[in-house]
Amino acid sequence: MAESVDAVVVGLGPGGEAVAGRLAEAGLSVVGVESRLVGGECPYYACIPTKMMVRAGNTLAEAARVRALAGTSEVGPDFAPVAERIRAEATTDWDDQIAVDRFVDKGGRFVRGHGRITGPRTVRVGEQEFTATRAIVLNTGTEPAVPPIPGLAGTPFWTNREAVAVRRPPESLLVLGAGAVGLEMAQAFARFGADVTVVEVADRVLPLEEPEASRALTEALTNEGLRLHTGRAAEEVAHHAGGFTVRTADGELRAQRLLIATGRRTNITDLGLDTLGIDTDQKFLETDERMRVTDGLYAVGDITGKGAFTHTSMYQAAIAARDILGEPGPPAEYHAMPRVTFTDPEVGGVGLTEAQAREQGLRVRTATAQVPSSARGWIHKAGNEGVIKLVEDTERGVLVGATSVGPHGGEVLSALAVAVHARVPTEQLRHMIYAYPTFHRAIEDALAQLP
Ligand SMILES: Cc1cc2nc3c(=O)[nH]c(=O)nc-3n(C[C@H](O)[C@H](O)[C@H](O)COP(=O)(O)OP(=O)(O)OC[C@H]3O[C@@H](n4cnc5c(N)ncnc54)[C@H](O)[C@@H]3O)c2cc1C
Ligand SMILES: NC(=O)c1ccc[n+]([C@@H]2O[C@H](COP(=O)([O-])OP(=O)(O)OC[C@H]3O[C@@H](n4cnc5c(N)ncnc54)[C@H](O)[C@@H]3O)[C@@H](O)[C@H]2O)c1
Repeated sequence: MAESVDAVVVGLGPGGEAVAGRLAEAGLSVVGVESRLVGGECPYYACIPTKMMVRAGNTLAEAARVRALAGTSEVGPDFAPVAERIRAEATTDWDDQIAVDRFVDKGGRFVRGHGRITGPRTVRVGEQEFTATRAIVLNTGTEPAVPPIPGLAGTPFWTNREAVAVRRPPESLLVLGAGAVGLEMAQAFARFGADVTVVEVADRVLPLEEPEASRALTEALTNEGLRLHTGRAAEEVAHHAGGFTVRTADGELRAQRLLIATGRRTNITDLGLDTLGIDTDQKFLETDERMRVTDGLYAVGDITGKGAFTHTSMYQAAIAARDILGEPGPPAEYHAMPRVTFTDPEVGGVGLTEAQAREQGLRVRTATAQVPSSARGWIHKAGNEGVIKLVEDTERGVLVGATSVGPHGGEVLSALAVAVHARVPTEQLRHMIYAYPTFHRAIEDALAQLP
């Protein structure tokens, strides 16, 4: 017989863990179900370990810039401290006991296993069945999407999950996919000495961001020695003693290791959603502005298709928890979704790109400012690549999107994110004071270009 509880949270990624913990702290009886590791992809395989790799690689690159600015430097890369940090500090050797205890200490009940919906308010995990009187919350996230390239299946390719666990960098690496996963890892491994080639099917790297961002990043990565093959599809993969061979229309590429970074597949097919009459062939679950899929069923995180980022998952978790607890608060809004690709230079974006704004039928004008020609960019010199781009809706006189590529581009983005989020009139932005000489002062340079 099913056991009655207030709420069941299936999948404890960043958002699921947050909702489950919040509901438990509020005194509800909450069952949190997780098949792998509490905390999800972000702390064990994604954001945190990759940013540790990026941080370490950036220190190497910065040390090498001493030569252009301050004398001589000799830097010997060693991946061992990174691998150790990922084990000891980020993932506790891929053990989630600390996270489980954190949830249980809040009053939650943890069940390890695969959760599956069996009816309007019931969830089964192995032999146990729970009736959720107030809410079922889904936060089941994604898996790496592996493309059906002939010869690939069954070879020892890496996805992000294997790549963050390596003890030493590969001698050479082929990366399929030049999105955030592919480029962050490509650059980090290259800085530790790997000979890196990236193959991207679209005609530019980071194809979802502004073309100006792709150009700046292409220049920076190419200058570092990465080979970027855009507009190329991998037609066949072969694995042999020396590594991998990938055939493209222009010839063969070889490397010791192959990283598949071609996007993600949402975990919604095996959740029993068909028992509720929900189509499980769709890629994402449709939610309302309170994160409800249907009465009593909520979804948060990557499965909602609103931006596959930890901050999206956490933002939605707070909204779902408020709704379940009957607390007031604003509905979900996505017009100012921020995102940062942690390459060097960092690529920050918020809201719409120019192309997206035009597709929506907005009357748009844009402006750009080059970071190297700003005062701070010029002073910074080595490693100063970057660009600011603004996308203005001319009818409303507000920014609907912006991009900030450059040193600390993700931090510079914050000013632009406030502008897009709060719909600050462009005229007001034009007349505020920008501290001299900061990187964010290039925003003022771009504003001056808006006719
Ligand atoms: C390499 C990489 C780097 C990234 N870097 C960043 C970054 O810097 N910043 C950023 O904001 N985002 C980053 N992301 C994205 C980020 O990891 C995700 O957006 C984030 O983890 C939020 O995902 P989620 O909440 O949907 O759930 P996930 O983190 O995907 O977790 C879902 C959990 O549900 C569990 N689960 C699935 N099905 C079931 C089931 N039926 N029963 C029980 N449990 C189940 C899974 O085991 C998993 O633990 C990165 C992603 C990758 C791959
Ligand atoms: N810093 C961050 O916030 C961060 C970092 C990593 C990942 N993420 C998120 O995780 C998600 C997954 O990232 P991702 O980079 O794997 O996915 P993505 O969808 O952003 O990029 C995948 C890239 O692979 C290309 N591609 C697809 N099939 C291909 C093929 N067969 N051959 C060559 N190229 C191919 C696509 O054109 C695309 O450019 C994204 O939504 C991203 O936002 C965020």
